Amino acid sequence: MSEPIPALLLTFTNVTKSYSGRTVLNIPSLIIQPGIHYFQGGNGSGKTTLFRTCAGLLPFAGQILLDNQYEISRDPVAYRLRVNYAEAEPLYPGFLTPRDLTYFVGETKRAPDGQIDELSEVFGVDQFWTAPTSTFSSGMLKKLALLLAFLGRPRVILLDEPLTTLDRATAGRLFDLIRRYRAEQNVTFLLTSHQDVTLSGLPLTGVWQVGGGSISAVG
Ligand SMILES: Nc1ncnc2c1ncn2[C@@H]1O[C@H](COP(=O)(O)OP(=O)(O)OP(=O)(O)O)[C@@H](O)[C@H]1O
Repeated sequence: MSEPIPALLLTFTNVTKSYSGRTVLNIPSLIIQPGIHYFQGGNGSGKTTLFRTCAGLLPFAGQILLDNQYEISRDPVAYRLRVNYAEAEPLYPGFLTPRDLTYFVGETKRAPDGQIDELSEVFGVDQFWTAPTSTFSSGMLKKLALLLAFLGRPRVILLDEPLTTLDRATAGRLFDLIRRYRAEQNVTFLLTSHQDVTLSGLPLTGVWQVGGGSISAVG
């Protein structure tokens, strides 16, 4: 009996992204299947640009389609409800607290009952729940950004440098959570890291090299 063909998840067609006329990404065709994908590349190779484009935060040319159905510019709300993103270097208005941000994002992402309490404990954000983010260390900001990226019922979570500044215990809990959301909720993860994620024990579906504007499969 032949193997079932996995569902298409994200399809990029003729995607180009330029800053002031300088092309940083040029992706004629790329298909990301469900799973956990690791994007490698040197400084300035285009990983953050790829993730921000995929998250719908940057204008670009071409088409990115989710589940053969949702296109960023045609279905902005439906697409953004399903694609979550944690910035490499998160910054928030300094007067806001994790409680403010989490309830706001949780409402827009339609977080199920109990999810906010659970995630705030997993990431230890409950320990500085009502403190203004202006007082946070970079690791505390990172924990908050990761919490926000798991809210709702996403199909895809993009994590840009999730390990930077994260303490070792929280990194372990993050990997456990990734495994659980993958297994129980069929969430697909796209990760970047300058640390070697292949050593994390995560079951990687794909490893990709970003460089020279293009993206190629490794191995
Ligand atoms: N807002 C911007 N305006 C102009 N150029 C930009 C902008 N953001 C990024 N770039 C350029 O785009 C290229 C890719 O940057 P990007 O941040 O995507 O790389 P990266 O792979 O995430 O790098 P790093 O590993 O250092 O975080 C770089 O040459 C950078 O200078």
